[in-house]
Amino acid sequence: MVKKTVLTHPVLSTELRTQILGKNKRRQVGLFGGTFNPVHTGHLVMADQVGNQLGLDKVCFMPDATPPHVDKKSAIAAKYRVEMLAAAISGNPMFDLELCEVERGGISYSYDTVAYLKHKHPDTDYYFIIGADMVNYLPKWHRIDELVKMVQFVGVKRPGYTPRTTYPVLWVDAPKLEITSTAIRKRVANGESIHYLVPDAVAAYIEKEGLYRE
Ligand SMILES: Nc1ncnc2c1ncn2[C@@H]1O[C@H](COP(=O)(O)OP(=O)(O)OP(=O)(O)O)[C@@H](O)[C@H]1O
Ligand SMILES: O=C(O)c1ccc[n+]([C@@H]2O[C@H](COP(=O)([O-])O)[C@@H](O)[C@H]2O)c1
Repeated sequence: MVKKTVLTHPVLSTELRTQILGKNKRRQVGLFGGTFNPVHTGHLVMADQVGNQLGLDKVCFMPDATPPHVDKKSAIAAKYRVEMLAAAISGNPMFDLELCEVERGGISYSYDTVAYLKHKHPDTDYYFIIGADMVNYLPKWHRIDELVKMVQFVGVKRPGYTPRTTYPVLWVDAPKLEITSTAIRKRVANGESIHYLVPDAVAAYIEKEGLYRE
């Protein structure tokens, strides 16, 4: 007589197993906060390097409303900065926009933003991408001791800044590009070329809207 085997734990097909495991996998998302006045090639290269080297699902460029530094309050309206970002990231499927700070308005404290995003997306781990200048400034960030427990900070070296920190920063090696938004704005005001320092679509947008002429 053949004994009947009762399967108390049904065996999953490979396809189903992948589907279920895939669904349970936590999303790994890079948050790249900045004023982006305007976004430049330095930003795009560092975001791409971080995303690829850490194997992130997405890197979200997140323009701020009012940056927490006093000296950066004169940035152009968010509408322009967002439109330039949208033009710059189109074509890279890993890149996305996170607009919660410009929608919220007021001073864009990262603690508030990360608390909001973690509540909205409990299945996601966040990696907050910053340049070396910002790494050195971390002790002055709002509620930083709580924030470092909520995200993994990812640092990218930047010409002119020697990183010094006691906070747990994960360093990613990317080509060091001596490009700043300040220099882009100055070049436009002086009538100098910004070709290759920003994507073509961003240069065309700056020209069309007459931004940064003075
Ligand atoms: N060339 C660069 N290399 C590494 N990090 C950079 C570079 N440019 C900007 N960052 C980092 O990107 C983030 C957003 O930068 P932000 O939008 O303020 O650009 P910026 O070039 O520093 O602007 P500005 O010249 O107006 O101060 C910050 O964490 C900053 O440290
Ligand atoms: O939360 C803070 O206190 C804080 C202080 C300085 C900078 N940040 C964030 O760091 C990111 C880069 O800042 P910035 O001024 O270089 O564009 C941007 O998302 C800011 O909101 C945040």
